[in-house]
Amino acid sequence: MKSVRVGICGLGTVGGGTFNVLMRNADEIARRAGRPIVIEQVAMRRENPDCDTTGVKTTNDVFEVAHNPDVDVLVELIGGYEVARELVLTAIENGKHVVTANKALIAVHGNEIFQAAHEKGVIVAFEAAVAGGIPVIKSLREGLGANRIEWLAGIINGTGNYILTHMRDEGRAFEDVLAEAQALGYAEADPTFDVEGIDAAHKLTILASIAYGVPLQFDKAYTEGISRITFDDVEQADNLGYVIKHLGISKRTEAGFELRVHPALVPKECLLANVSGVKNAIEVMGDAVGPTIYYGAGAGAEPTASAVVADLLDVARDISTEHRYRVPYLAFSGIGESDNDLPILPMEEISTAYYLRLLAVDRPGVLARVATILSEQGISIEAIIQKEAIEGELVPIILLTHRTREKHMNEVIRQLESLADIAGSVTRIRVETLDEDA
Ligand SMILES: NC(=O)C1=CN([C@@H]2O[C@H](COP(=O)(O)OP(=O)(O)OC[C@H]3O[C@@H](n4cnc5c(N)ncnc54)[C@H](O)[C@@H]3O)[C@@H](O)[C@H]2O)C=CC1
Ligand SMILES: N[C@@H](CC=O)C(=O)O
Ligand code: NA
Repeated sequence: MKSVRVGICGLGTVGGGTFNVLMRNADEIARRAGRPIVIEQVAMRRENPDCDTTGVKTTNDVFEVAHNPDVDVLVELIGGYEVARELVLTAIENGKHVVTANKALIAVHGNEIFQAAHEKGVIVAFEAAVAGGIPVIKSLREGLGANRIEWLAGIINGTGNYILTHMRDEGRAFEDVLAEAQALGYAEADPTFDVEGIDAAHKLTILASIAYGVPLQFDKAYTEGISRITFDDVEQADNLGYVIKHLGISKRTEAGFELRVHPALVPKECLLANVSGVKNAIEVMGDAVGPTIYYGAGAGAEPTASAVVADLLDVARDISTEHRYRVPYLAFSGIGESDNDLPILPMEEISTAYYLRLLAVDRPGVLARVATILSEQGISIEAIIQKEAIEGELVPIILLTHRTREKHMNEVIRQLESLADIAGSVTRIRVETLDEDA
């Protein structure tokens, strides 16, 4: 049986992991694929000390791989938007299949890439792009194919979860834990993508398209990171019975789809509250199957390589299947079309409960004024904690509200921040009781 010849572009964390897994498990992989999967060429800027490339054809020009007639599948692991886009489109133009771990590329340029691949009849596989080694794309696209997906929610950035876990468990500083996640190879080249929620929004965009059969719409995702979470918020959440997690949430409603990434208070007994460190987990609600959950390593060299190589196995098996009989790139057939033309909802229209932390001047009547502002917007309070005042200092007030529309909460915060009794800005963290919503 003819081998499948692979060209790896980028020999960093994921490229190095992919190289090593393909080499180490070559026999096992060949038996599973029904044919050998061999590394034909590697494009890299520098050697990876974890990889022995002796005897492998190398180049420092990734486009050489895209033009190499002996390469059947180009594996894009350089990251970033523009060069990766050009590289992938060149490979497709040359009739090569593509495997990528690049969620930024798929979320932003995916519609164009899938259209080009469709015209050429080639495969573009991207399991590693969402939640690293967890086979969530395959599960959602194929395993849950019978279902109308109602919602999905998850921890889909390993670096962010690693930071929140170590801040909470060890009281360590944000910057210190971030540096550790970078050293472990978890973070993006620009770690603001991790801590400001951009990476999670890329992944959520991809998941939502596969779940609902809508085009990729990264520009409509609401994105908020974890960089403003303080240790005090972590402690207060704990006192109230919650854990702060950075979530990606997408729900189907009658008016449209929610697509939002932000920190959230999650009840301690929820499965997602117990996902620690670099682990990711995604909960998916299907109308037939009910809730399902997918859990595992969301980042790191070999966990991510596991997904890249699984995609290569699919390519090896599907290469001889006629294009129209393959599983569609985003699960639904009809590239760039959707029979579900509901919009992505603006954030003002979403509905959830809230945690608020305000710093108040210790004066009589402050709490009453705060409560009036909330009640005027039709928002009821579930819990209130006022810490003891220390003479001359501001008093932190913590509030948990019942569910309301984001636009009403925006108005509350605007009014609270304009009160003379309230200092600085109000901290708002959304509260998500996912299992209850099910
Ligand atoms: N690190 C992780 O745990 C995960 C990363 N990813 C994605 O995988 C991709 C790669 O990420 P990492 O391996 O972490 O990054 P990395 O920075 O460790 O590796 C990228 C490698 O590509 C090389 N490179 C970049 N441009 C190049 C060019 N024009 N020519 C030749 N080599 C070039 C760099 O020198 C570097 O060695 C990204 O899209 C990332 O978002 C996805 C899942 C997990
Ligand atoms: N930087 C990402 C890598 C995997 O996608 C993360 O931390 O999750
Ligand atoms: Na995955």
